[in-house]
Amino acid sequence: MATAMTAPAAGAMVEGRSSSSRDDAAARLHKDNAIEHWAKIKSLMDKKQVVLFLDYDGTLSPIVDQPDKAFMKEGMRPVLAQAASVFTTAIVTGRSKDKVYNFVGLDDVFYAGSHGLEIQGPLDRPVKCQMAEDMRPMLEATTDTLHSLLGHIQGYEIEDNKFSLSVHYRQVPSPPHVEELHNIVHEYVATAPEIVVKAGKKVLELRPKVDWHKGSAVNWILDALDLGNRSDVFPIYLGDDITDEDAFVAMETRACGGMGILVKEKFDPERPPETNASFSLRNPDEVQTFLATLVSHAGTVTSAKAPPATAAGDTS
Ligand SMILES: O=P(O)(O)OC[C@H]1O[C@H](O[C@H]2O[C@H](CO)[C@@H](O)[C@H](O)[C@H]2O)[C@H](O)[C@@H](O)[C@@H]1O
Repeated sequence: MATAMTAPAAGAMVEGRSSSSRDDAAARLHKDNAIEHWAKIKSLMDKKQVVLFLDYDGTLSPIVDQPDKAFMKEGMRPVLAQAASVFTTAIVTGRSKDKVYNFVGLDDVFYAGSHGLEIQGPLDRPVKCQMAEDMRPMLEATTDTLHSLLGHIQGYEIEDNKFSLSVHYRQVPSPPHVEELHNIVHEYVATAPEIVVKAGKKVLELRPKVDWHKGSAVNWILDALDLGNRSDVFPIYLGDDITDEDAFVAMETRACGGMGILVKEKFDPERPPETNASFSLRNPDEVQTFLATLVSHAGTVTSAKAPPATAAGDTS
């Protein structure tokens, strides 16, 4: 195995950035807080039909060391349930759709799992989208290979998200091992034309090389509901991670308006110092407050949920 760096490792990036470039990066990431600038947001969505898109980890649930313990805090689910009762709501996540359903536990929302590669509508809008069905054997083989390559690294974890894989290193205690993990995974992906890798929060996200991402999933859901080209529809996407940037772009490039909100607590040296979001929130607690505020103003926007979809968006 060659030892050349194929990707910046976490430790190297922290060390390589001076405090002033850190300040620059933080400044570039700065966006107005969505609670403090509520009046502005209210005017943007005035009389429009809000459609809510929510990332899960770091947005609805706090980031924790163990991925299978990433529960929402008490209080988030009832607010989310209220939001879903007045706004068409979708969870868009790197987790598998079934896993995130187990965390969220609501039946009247859309679930877009594996970075949007698998979408399932709620019971009254039973649309489905499956972008990577035949990729499962390839991902299983990739998991086996990566385990054999990474086995000596203490604390790594490969999470099976059905149509994507998450190689976690939050619990790898040694920075040289983190760097080695980055190198091994990037070198492997360089030999696997059917896979792409993206960095997340102490995780490398591997997914099939399909021209599809969270932004595509958001657009697919809007189109499946016949809401894609309507000027009276205002989608809002809340997310904290690099993979959410594709969805922020989808909001920004929408001719009829839309808004991305970046959830970020503090400067993260592993994150690119740019975002396509328009506003920010500090953490899931603020997300909960924002959702509650949105619900309490539901009367001032056209809050009626979209009518059940016909078979139009059903690709199953
Ligand atoms: O798209 P998301 O819903 O944000 O999912 C992205 C990944 O989130 C999870 O990993 C992150 O959260 C974990 C729990 O807090 C944390 O331990 C990890 O370090 C984070 O990267 C999830 O485990 C992954 O499968 C998702 O792809």
